[in-house]
Amino acid sequence: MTTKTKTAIGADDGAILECSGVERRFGGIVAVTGVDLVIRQGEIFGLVGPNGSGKTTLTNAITGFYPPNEGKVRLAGKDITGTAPHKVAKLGVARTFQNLALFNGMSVLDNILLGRHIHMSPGVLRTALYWWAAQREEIENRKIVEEVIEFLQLESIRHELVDGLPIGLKKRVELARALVAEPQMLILDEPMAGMNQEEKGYMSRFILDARAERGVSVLLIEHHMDVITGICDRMLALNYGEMIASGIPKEVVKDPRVIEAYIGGSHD
Ligand SMILES: Nc1ncnc2c1ncn2[C@@H]1O[C@H](COP(=O)(O)OP(=O)(O)OP(=O)(O)O)[C@@H](O)[C@H]1O
Repeated sequence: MTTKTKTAIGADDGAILECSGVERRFGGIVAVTGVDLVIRQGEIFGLVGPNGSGKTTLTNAITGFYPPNEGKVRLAGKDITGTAPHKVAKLGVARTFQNLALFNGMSVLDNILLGRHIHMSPGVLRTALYWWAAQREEIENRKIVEEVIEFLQLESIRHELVDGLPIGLKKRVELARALVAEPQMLILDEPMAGMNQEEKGYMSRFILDARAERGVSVLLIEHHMDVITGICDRMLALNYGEMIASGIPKEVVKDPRVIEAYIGGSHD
């Protein structure tokens, strides 16, 4: 397991994710245009903007769900523009979704185990021919899952169905599922939506610890500005699909264009 400390603003620590001139259109709608961003190794990078400003579209362009119509996306220097989502996942990008994407009817443990699927070999043939290799792989998968369960303090609910869990715990299970993939880059789409102040505090701590103890870099979409200023190194604000401000959170949140965009509210 790697350990990283907080990356200083302006340090030339190497980019993990770079977007240049990214544009994505849906018919006549320009959902995102002209987005340039660099996320450095070990950074927690905030992405904000009112509803409909293009935040999810940008993450979908990065992860290949909706490839960009223009521009480039690079992961650790490698051009991944238009790469299929499962390949982007294999290259080390994991994400959680704005609307929870857990499987009801399954336990916490099984939902988390699913996050390992990108590291699993096609099973049956391998099991038949190389049972020892399959067994070793299974032990390794379990070990990583157990580590993450302990890290996110999910031990006491591991066998519960996810269906009845409160939102705060569901979001934590989703984070666990993303972390067991052992990503380099973690994209979190509103991980604190619907949480109270205490739950937000816990989730913020887990994100900081994931960076410190598991070495991930984070792109964090969040509406709670106290969270953005509290844990992000740098941030970007979008409005109507365009960049309106970027830089150090305490400064960006005071930018009149950002305040105006939020007062202007939803564009849906
Ligand atoms: N699949 C799609 N088809 C058509 N239009 C889309 C699609 N996805 C997004 N859009 C449009 O693109 C624009 C940006 O939407 P997007 O969901 O990226 O914004 P957002 O900032 O993530 O909003 P929210 O905070 O509500 O999640 C909106 O006008 C939206 O209606």
